[in-house]
Amino acid sequence: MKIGILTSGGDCPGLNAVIRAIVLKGTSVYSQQFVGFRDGWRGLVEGDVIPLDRHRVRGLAKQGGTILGTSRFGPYEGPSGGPENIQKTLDRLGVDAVIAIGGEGTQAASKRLADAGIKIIGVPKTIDNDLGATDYTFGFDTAVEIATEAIDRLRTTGDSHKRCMVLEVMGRHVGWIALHSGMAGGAHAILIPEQPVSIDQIVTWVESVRDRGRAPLLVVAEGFTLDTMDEAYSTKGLDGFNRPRLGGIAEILAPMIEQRTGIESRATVLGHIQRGGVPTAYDRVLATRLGLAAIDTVLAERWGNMVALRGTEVQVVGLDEALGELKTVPQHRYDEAAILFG
Ligand SMILES: Nc1ncnc2c1ncn2[C@@H]1O[C@H](COP(=O)(O)OP(=O)(O)OP(=O)(O)O)[C@@H](O)[C@H]1O
Ligand SMILES: O=P(O)(O)OC[C@H]1O[C@](O)(CO)[C@@H](O)[C@@H]1O
Ligand SMILES: [Mg+2]
Repeated sequence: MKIGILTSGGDCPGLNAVIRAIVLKGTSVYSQQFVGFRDGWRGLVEGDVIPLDRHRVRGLAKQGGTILGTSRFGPYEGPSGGPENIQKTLDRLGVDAVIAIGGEGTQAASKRLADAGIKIIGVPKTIDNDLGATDYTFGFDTAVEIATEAIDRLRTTGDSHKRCMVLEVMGRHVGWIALHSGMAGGAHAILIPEQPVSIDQIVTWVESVRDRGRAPLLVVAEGFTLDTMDEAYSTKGLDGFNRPRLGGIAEILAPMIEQRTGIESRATVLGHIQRGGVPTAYDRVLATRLGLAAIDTVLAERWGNMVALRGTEVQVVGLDEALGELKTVPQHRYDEAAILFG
């Protein structure tokens, strides 16, 4: 068999470790051939491939980003898009099956293609950790480590100046990165998309911290909304899939806090630093295990499925199960963290 691999959606640390594991096991155990599609679905639609062999994936477990490139191009886009054209392209390239590594958007596309007869299986990834049917996605642990280090650093400068520091982390629809980094770094409030709160509540938390002589430190996910806002803050246009580019809510909150409390307040937007660089050991291991399971799943011809982490085991789940609903922060996890706010 010749198997094509693609990475789609936002990049995340661990993508290369998946590619390496697929190719190493696929060549040494199963004697299969591999190509990589460049830039996500675009490479599949346009038949833009690079050869992948054992030599090409050497040393990749620790390398951030994706050697294949990624994009938010869709498989139904352009004159060569759609399952019929894609099947023709696969036939022309002699590619028998596709492994799509991506988040919920990528897997939604995989499901549509699988339902239309394309031989495809999914590998979940996203720093947001918002994909259902898998307990964790690789990239998340790395993002949390980076955000936690940022909190630790903001805390010493904030304490020195007695300022209120507001750190913005990623998280379009869910607040997992904010919740975990905020808990790890001892933030005085964690603001997430699942839990809109009022500016009065934020001010109460900030003042209570100040009143006991501490410098307040808040973590906010980019998708957080105040209870007065209808949608997440966005002033930076649209992404490649026509969704608003988020980012900047911390820069709205900091002056509001300063104006209401009189405490000098500063915003830091962490941005893509959370997605760059080497994956943590946890993410390298998870990504490698998912890659190993992905090639087994291809050889078993279990099309339309996704490999997933359940507890400590890697299992195979239906893409429909994975796409049922976004994995949001449950109420009890927020309540548990909120006991320590203020
Ligand atoms: N329902 C769908 N049908 C067809 N194509 C889709 C669908 N949903 C998403 N896509 C395509 O797949 C691409 C990748 O999806 P998306 O941008 O949501 O990223 P993702 O895979 O969820 O990763 P991440 O959230 O980590 O960035 C989209 O940009 C879009 O082109
Ligand atoms: O890098 P881009 O394409 O602007 O995407 C940013 C988005 O990607 C993610 O990192 C993952 O979906 C989100 O948290 C964020 O909103
Ligand atoms: Mg997504």
